[in-house]
Amino acid sequence: MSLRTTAQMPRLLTRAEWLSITREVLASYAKDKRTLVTLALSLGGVTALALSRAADSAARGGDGLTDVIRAEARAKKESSKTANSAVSRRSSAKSAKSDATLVARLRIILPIIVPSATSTEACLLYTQTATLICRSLLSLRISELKGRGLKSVLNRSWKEFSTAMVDFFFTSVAASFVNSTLKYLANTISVRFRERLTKHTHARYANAQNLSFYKAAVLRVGDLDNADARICDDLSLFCDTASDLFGRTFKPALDVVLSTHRMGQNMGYTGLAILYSYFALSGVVIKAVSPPFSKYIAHLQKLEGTFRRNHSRLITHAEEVAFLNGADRERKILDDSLLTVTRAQGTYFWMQFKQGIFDQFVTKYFASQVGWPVVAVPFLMSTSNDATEVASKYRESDSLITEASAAVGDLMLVYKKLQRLNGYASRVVELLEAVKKGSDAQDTKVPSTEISEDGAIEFRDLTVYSPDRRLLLDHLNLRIPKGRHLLVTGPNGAGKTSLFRVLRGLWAQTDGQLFVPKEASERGMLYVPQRPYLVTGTLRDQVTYPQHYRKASREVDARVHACLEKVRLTKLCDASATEDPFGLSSYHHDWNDVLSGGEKQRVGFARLLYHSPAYAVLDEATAAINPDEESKLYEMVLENDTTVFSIAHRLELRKFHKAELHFVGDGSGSFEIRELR
Ligand SMILES: Nc1ncnc2c1ncn2[C@@H]1O[C@H](COP(=O)(O)OP(=O)(O)OP(=O)(O)O)[C@@H](O)[C@H]1O
Repeated sequence: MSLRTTAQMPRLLTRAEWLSITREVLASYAKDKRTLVTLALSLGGVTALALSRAADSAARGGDGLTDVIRAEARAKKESSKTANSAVSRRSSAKSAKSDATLVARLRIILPIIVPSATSTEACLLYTQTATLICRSLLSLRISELKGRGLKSVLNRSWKEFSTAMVDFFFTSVAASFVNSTLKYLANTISVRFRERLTKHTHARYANAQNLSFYKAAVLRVGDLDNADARICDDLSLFCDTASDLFGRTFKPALDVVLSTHRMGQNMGYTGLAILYSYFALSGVVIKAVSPPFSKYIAHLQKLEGTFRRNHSRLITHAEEVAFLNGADRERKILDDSLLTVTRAQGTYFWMQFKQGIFDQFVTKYFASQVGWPVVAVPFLMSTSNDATEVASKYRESDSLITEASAAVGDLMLVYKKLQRLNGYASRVVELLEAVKKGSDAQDTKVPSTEISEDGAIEFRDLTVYSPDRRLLLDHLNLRIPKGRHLLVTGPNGAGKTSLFRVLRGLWAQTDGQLFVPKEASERGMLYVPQRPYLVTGTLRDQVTYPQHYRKASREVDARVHACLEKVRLTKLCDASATEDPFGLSSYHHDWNDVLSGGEKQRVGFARLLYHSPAYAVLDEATAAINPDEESKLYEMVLENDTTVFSIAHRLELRKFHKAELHFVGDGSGSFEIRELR
């Protein structure tokens, strides 16, 4: 019987019939309470989120631009992740050793990212759960509709077919909304997690009290490598993976439960038990034969780090390399490290390819092959006379088993994602622990620092060691009352700067006592190095650092300008804008690129004059300035009532000092103290 002969085209449905079908479908939705409630919950959650975002943006006076930038950055990151999908950027060889370590790590991280059951992050997770349930219910409905569609065709009923079509349309609209919502929620949760975790880390890392950033970078406390990459990349990758993992585990698990229940109603549970036993067995096999990917990822990351470091070295030393005509040599270094990375990537992807064939076959295609008879046999053995009903149920069960198999396959591959999450978690926990070690190191600080009664700085029996325990200074006893300017001299590496590291509390490996006057604590002590630190920002920021003015008053600008005038740097002011009469708002991302060595040192002196501290350490601070100018700068600083400690090799500076501390530098910590006229 050909289709053409059977197709006795019945009359098309009337408008009234279409309307009645639509009404029926909507009414059936109203009856499906579970879908409705979860849909309402996720809708409510997303609306609340949208409202809170709008309120947040309004409170910050934002125009949404920040959000757009964030979203763009995120999209960029995602696309690069897709290109490099398998390469987890920051995994560790130690990661994923056992589930117990992951649990222990999560117990440290989770309270930070989800601080309470009523926090925004917790509410987002509730909304995500409701939306995931909703998505699973919709999947069930779609499978059922496929069965009904087939039944209507076999019955040759236009009405039933049209009803199924209309129902499918509404279900698709709901599913599209829910799918998009899930993606949006996962991204939002990741952003929130990242904000929490990074702020938590910043608060401990860039902390004025414990100076963890210094201890981590310079003293290697906590053995923290690449803190910047860990904070910028690893935290974000952990959050991405964590937010993604919840959805990827919860939904398939729910899909399996719901589909199994429905299939059980259609065809009994025996076949399903066989199918799930197959899945359990293949899960064990996959886990056993899978190579230790986390080890390879860790190796790759190390190579990536070297490649990146070579590039940043070239940026930092661009001028030196250009002067030395070293471009060819640098290109060779860059190409070599690139090659090492790409070769390792090639090997990694080849291994992934081989494992992928096995994973795909076991979890997808062979699983379908096992699933096929599991679905077919109960219907083949069916004694029902209603062929239409059997076909409809078979179609529904087939669709359900496809869903369930995909879900089980997803669940079986979750261990890989857990491995990756564990890798990131280990990096995050290492970071948090290193930062904590940095702050704890402060508590063991020796010598004790006390407030001096008579306003003098005093080193009493002070012994200084370098971090690698070399003796630099042995039992120094020295009082520096106000106005007793001290010149510190000695050979390279003798420990001159180290004395002031101890005074500032940066180094703790010492014995003895330090007395610091209250005035020094209040008015502060300013360190002016040979290459002063220049911050990203305006010219004003360079002088007022670490103070920052979003909108500086006229008085502040006048003071900054006067300081620049004293150090003869007003040529840097750009007074073309009427709202900035002193011309201090010119902005550079990196002032190091636009100032000469001598100009940088002048900026250091402008800063010193601006802050006018009680004490200042000038560490070769005038090495790039000619002697005449140097004298003028020193005179201005001394007129400002600042007591200076100068570390210098130039003996012309002696005339500005009252005493000289000379480091012998013979490795025994010897020194001499001389009075200067
Ligand atoms: N973070 C560190 N870790 C290990 N050793 C360090 C560290 N910082 C400095 N040192 C060592 O401590 C010793 C003293 O260094 P310091 O900077 O005080 O020398 P200096 O007398 O100021 O030298 P220069 O005149 O060359 O500036 C040096 O041998 C140096 O190698």
